[in-house]
Amino acid sequence: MATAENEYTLDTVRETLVRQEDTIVFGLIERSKFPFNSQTYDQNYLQIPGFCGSLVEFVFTNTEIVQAGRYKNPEENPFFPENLSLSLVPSYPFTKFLHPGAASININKSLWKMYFHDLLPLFVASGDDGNYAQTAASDLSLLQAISKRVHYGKFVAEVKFRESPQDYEPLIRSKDKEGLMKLLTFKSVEEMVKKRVEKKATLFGQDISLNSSDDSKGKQKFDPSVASKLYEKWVIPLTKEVQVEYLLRRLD
Ligand SMILES: C=C(O[C@@H]1C=C(C(=O)O)C=C[C@H]1O)C(=O)O
Repeated sequence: MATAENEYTLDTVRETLVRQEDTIVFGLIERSKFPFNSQTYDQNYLQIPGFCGSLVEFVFTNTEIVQAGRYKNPEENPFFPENLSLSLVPSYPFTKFLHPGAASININKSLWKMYFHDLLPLFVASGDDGNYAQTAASDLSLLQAISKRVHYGKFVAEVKFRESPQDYEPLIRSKDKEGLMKLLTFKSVEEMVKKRVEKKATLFGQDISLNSSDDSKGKQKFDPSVASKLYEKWVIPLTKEVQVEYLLRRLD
């Protein structure tokens, strides 16, 4: 969706982040339908001539090639940029809101590690049901949603910078990461985000019956505290890391 430059404000970027919470919570619910399914991540499972890697890497790499056009949008960041030929994709006049330095920020390699090593074991049952391609597809959509949210920190940072350049500029010039982190942090907003995410996970993960008094008794599709833990331990700190990285390049 193209957004006119003046439509990015702290309120509108925060609204976008709120909407992205829905996608992430549904992504957790969808992935939790499948057990861990370790074959999906096993380097020796796939026997495809010319491809070396796991099924999940195969699904990510090929989906990104098919969907190369989405990476023309500055809101999107590929996991395997080395395989993309963006020059083959026709261009679209996306609003140029960000400083060009934004293009060099991509922390998907750390997100990848966090997701497969730390997050998945937290909320997925152990076991194997053979649905490896579906498992890889749900990993793809959830991890893409997390990546989009975290990299949206670039937009948050740009809005904050434009609102008070006089506060940010000296810290940027002295490369004061700690000072920048402090200035861009709003603890009360973070607390609200964590609580809202857990509430969404509780509500969206509930079994719904037509008799409304039964709703709260239904079993949960997954543990809602996983959603707030994901935000507290990774999503919020990494969004802030992206903001700092962006600001450090802002005056180049
Ligand atoms: C995204 C923002 O920046 C920081 C990061 C937040 C987050 O990732 O949810 C929330 C508040 C801020 O500390 C913001 O101010 O909205």
